[in-house]
Amino acid sequence: MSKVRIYTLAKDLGVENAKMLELLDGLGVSYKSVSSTIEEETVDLIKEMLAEEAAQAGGAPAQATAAPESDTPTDAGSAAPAPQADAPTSSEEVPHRAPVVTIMGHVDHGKTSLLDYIRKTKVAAKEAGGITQHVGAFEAQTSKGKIVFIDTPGHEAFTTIRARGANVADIAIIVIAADDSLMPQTREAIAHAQAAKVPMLIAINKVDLPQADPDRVKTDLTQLNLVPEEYGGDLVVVPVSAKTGEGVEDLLEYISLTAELEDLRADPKGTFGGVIIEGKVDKQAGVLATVMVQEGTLHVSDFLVVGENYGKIKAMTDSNGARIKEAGPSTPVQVLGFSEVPSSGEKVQSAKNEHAAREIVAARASDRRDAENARVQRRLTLEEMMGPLGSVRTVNLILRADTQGSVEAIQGILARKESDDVKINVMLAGIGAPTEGDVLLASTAEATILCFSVTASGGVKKVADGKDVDIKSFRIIYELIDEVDRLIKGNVEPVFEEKYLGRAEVRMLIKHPKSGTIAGSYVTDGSLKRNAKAKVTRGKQVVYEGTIVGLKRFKDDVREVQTGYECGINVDWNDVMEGDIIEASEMVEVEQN
Ligand SMILES: Nc1nc2c(ncn2[C@@H]2O[C@H](COP(=O)(O)OP(=O)(O)OP(=O)(O)O)[C@@H](O)[C@H]2O)c(=O)[nH]1
Repeated sequence: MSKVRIYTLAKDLGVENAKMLELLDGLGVSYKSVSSTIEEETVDLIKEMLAEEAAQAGGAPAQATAAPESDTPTDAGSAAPAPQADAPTSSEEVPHRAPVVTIMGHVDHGKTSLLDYIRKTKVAAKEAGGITQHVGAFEAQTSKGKIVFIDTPGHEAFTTIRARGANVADIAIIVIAADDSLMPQTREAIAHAQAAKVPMLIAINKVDLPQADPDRVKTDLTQLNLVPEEYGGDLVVVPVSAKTGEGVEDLLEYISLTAELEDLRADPKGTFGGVIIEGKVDKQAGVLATVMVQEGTLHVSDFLVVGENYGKIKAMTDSNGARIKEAGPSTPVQVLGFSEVPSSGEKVQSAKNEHAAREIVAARASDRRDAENARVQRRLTLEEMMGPLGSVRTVNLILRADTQGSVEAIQGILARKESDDVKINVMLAGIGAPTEGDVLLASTAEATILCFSVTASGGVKKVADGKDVDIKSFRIIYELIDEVDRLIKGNVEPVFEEKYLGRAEVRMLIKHPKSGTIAGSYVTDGSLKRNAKAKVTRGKQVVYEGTIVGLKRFKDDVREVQTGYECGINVDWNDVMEGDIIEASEMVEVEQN
């Protein structure tokens, strides 16, 4: 019996992949991803279900109700969504947008070549006379619609953007050369994509080379707990050659499939929001900034605010260099009009007019000053330091060591330190000194960088200081592990236990005009302390629970009174009676292993 891939079937039947997965879920069929295969029997069942659904919806066959395949996802807005059996929710009415993809990987594995190949084959030729400029992103047209590529390859760009709190990429392509397999920067790139929770596709590049060994790459990936689909996992791995173009079409297809599953949507009619991809000064034109439109639509003459600067768009070009008047979601545009060069990753918003733009800038400047003052004065709360109470906490670490052996040894020990309350997340384990990229990753993920037998350069330390990131270096593994213990301890919710202190018998009552009733007592056991918890019992019954707010020996305030002494106790309760027993206790933190 022949098997069919889920996405092929979805395509043939003219339904969305997400819908197909929903149907499979309904049937209880297990799959890893849309590229998993299903049995012919299941295919028949799916067809029946779709036919039934279509009949209920008004008699039209399934194919007829689905959106035509040639519809580009970004065309949305021009046509009403295809009629479906179930009523569309408001989120379904927000149109789809094109995915924004970033390409990362080790040096020389072919990131630039792959981008160049895609640009050459998928970007419409420039109008004569124009010079294609580097703007940091470009749009590729594929049979499945538009895909936007960030064309500054490498995780530095990716993390710089993330470090400013923006997330511009929807999908990360990790390029791995088939003749070189996993290298330190490949691991870093994977860690960055994972930290950003961005879906990841693997492109095994240079498969045209005679020494290419894609199987080795796949096996090596499994050691990072990334299991390719053909090994039963859910990692999409596509063999490609940036030189011959082999597999590039498949890669684009997988990008579209992933985007479809991510259900990326943005409202072109909504409030504008975007992110700076890059900014530069052009000798002739002035300040140029590439803005990725994420929400809403940008128009020439709009006022934009970035950080504490604003500008009016004088001119706008698309990534192909053509002048445009407006740009919707997932469109990278080069904007002329800022007076200062914005930095990549900065968020952009629009303002109604110049006055409104100035007001936003003024409010931001004042917020920043307040925050700066507050930082000096304010102490962090327990919750701010340790995260919300009552949940499993994660200690994020970036590990740097001199050899692979040390990295593995340390990871082995750390794995045994995890408990039900604390998870240790080694975001990145690499050989060699920590890099600026590590610091950016640590700052966004609130991780500590631990180094074994390597130290950070002065430059990296400076960046770390500026971002409040701790880099700690050790020469002895167990000192590093002790540090991890300290981090874990700092992360464990403290457990308090009530500790009995002592008791006293109330022998006479003194009415004090200001303090109320004072219990003249005799300490019969242990000791009583000011501010301790107090429990008053009468016979066998507890009649009051509170705090010892005052403790006196004759006329003097004291902190503590021992067994065999008389004292005046104020429990801030006027109904205490002769013969009552006041028991004192305090809460102490219990040491945890
Ligand atoms: N045979 C073959 N060579 C390739 C392929 N892709 C890239 N190369 C070559 O590999 C080398 C590195 O490619 P780049 O595209 O510069 O690699 P990169 O990852 O962008 O490198 P950096 O920008 O330095 O990080 C170049 O000499 C390319 O010609 C491929 O698919 N096949």
